[in-house]
Amino acid sequence: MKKIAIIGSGNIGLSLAKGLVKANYTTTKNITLTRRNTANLYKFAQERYKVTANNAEAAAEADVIILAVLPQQLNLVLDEIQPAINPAKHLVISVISGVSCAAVREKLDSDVQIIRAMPNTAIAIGQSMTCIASDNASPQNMEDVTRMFETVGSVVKINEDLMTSATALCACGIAFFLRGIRAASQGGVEIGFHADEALKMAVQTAKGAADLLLLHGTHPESEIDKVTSPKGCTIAGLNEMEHNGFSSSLIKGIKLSALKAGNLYTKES
Ligand SMILES: NC(=O)C1=CN([C@@H]2O[C@H](COP(=O)(O)OP(=O)(O)OC[C@H]3O[C@@H](n4cnc5c(N)ncnc54)[C@H](OP(=O)(O)O)[C@@H]3O)[C@@H](O)[C@H]2O)C=CC1
Ligand SMILES: O=C(O)[C@@H]1CCC=N1
Repeated sequence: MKKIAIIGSGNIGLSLAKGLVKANYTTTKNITLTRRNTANLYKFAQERYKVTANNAEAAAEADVIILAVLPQQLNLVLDEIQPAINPAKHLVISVISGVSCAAVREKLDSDVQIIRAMPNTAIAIGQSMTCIASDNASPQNMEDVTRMFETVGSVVKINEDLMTSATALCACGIAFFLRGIRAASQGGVEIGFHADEALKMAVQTAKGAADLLLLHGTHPESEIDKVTSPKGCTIAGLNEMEHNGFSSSLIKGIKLSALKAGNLYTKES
């Protein structure tokens, strides 16, 4: 089994680690988790993950190095691991938004193979939508990484220039849909349900909507047509939402997130 080092074990790094272990892709003993404040990884050390603040050592011992720090934390980390990088041994996977494969390679001063991956936090439960891209990885490494991420959700290979768009639609998208569910549950409370039951009802309804599309392979509007009875209450509610900018606000938010995702990193930071 390949040794994996997750450099920057925060929200997405830990979600990825948990997902891979839960899917039996690997075991905790094969994963090294790094962060500066390792006390926060105590629970993971107890589960026999390797835990360290030493990025260079973690990278040197790994076959696959997963970069999962914030864009503004990246340059420091690349400086630290640069001497340990061996292009013949290592594959680097970066989940960092807005940083190209070429920029990472330039900083590492190496022709190591780099694959960018954009998962979302549902990776912890095997339900991620992960987009992957590379400008220099071998077909074999692309296949291996596709297979790895397929154990924890769905994978789409895209061109690297669409990575920031994937960030907005899929990685940020989790938050957008969660906010939608929260709003629905708040509406449910206004019309008579207790908060806990309103939330449960909103969550299951959202899941049903997503599963209808996944299982039927249909367009949302064709499923909506089945709900909107003529002169009925659904079309009344739906049109009121549209008059208030429902679709428009989602589209505008996604566009702004994509723009921001492309501007998170500077070479000099
Ligand atoms: N959150 C998400 O849903 C997604 C995030 N991403 C991308 O993943 C990256 C991480 O995001 P997210 O997990 O949300 O951020 P977090 O802040 O939760 O995680 C970053 C982690 O990096 C650690 N870290 C910072 N500096 C260093 C260092 N020098 N060496 C080792 N570890 C370090 C931090 O811990 P400490 O301070 O203790 O060092 C922290 O745990 C970002 O680039 C983001 O764009 C991509 C897809 C989805
Ligand atoms: O908010 C962010 O910048 C990161 C990238 C995608 C999800 N979280």
